[in-house]
Amino acid sequence: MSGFAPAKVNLTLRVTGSRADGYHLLDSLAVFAGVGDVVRAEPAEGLTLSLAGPGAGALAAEPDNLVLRAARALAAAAGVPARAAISLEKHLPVASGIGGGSADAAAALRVLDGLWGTGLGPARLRAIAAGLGADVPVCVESRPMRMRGVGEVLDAVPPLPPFGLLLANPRLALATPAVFKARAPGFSAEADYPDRWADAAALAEWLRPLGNDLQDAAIALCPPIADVLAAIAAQPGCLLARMSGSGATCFGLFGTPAAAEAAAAALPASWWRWGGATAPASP
Ligand SMILES: C[C@@](CO)(OP(=O)(O)O)[C@H](O)COP(=O)(O)OP(=O)(O)OC[C@H]1O[C@@H](n2ccc(N)nc2=O)[C@H](O)[C@@H]1O
Ligand SMILES: Nc1ncnc2c1ncn2[C@@H]1O[C@H](COP(=O)(O)OP(=O)(O)O)[C@@H](O)[C@H]1O
Repeated sequence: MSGFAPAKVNLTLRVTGSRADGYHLLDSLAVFAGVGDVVRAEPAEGLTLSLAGPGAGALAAEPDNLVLRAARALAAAAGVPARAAISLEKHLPVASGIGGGSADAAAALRVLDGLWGTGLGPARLRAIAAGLGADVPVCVESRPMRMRGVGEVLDAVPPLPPFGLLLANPRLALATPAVFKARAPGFSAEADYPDRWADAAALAEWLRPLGNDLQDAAIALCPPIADVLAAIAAQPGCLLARMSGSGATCFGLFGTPAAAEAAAAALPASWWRWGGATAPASP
């Protein structure tokens, strides 16, 4: 069995408060890109994980891969032995604000729920996901959603117009806690959602003032992000250039997937870059 683990893109990210445990309350519109990792699982006696793909090297030293943590958490919740030979084909840059590890964990939950016949369904999978990381519940859904709370409060959003997405990362990892720590003090109000957006340009205009409250802090820690944003904004047809999550990956919003793909090809080849459409809904 296999599952696609698409990149999560925070089109806007507002920090609206903080909790006593140090976590922050967010208001974010998350969408999923047509690029991602692939998680496969087969029956086996024990629990193993093999890594492949261009990003495998970056994860080789990871002592506790989120895929294995997800497998153990699902087995414990369902009361079954954790038995599977799992493979992870890694394409997304690690620690880059597009939730690659979270997407892998979510895909592992979906795939193993099928392989083990545990049939826990979306609500219980989401609860297990919340214990694995703030971004994992939205990745279980892998469709456009508004994230609130620390990420576990999910709401459907009005239908999005068609658009193209470009992703670019200067191949510099950025740790999420460091970016939250470097943020200037203060909180933003929650966003007001319209009933619909007429087209991609209207979506970009709505997103523009909402911003990403982590972007300035991330640029302070990792100045090349500013160059990535400028290069994306300079591409023909770019409607909005912004950082996703805690960075360093930035995205560009375009009218069509073809325009985003052409723009990605024009960016420096030394960067990780991708352009195309949003992810198809997961089964
Ligand atoms: C910022 C976001 C926005 O979608 O994306 P990424 O940059 O990770 O892609 C997420 O909230 C990240 O989610 P995730 O990466 O799963 O976070 P976790 O592992 O739960 O937490 C890592 C650390 O980030 C900080 N954190 C995370 C989420 C949150 N709502 N408030 C926080 O302050 C905390 O310092 C926490 O210890
Ligand atoms: N399968 C995985 N893919 C990526 N990172 C993983 C994975 N498993 C564990 N990690 C750890 O999680 C951290 C955050 O990774 P990632 O989800 O890629 O970050 P972000 O949410 O900022 O995009 C990494 O630095 C790595 O140590």
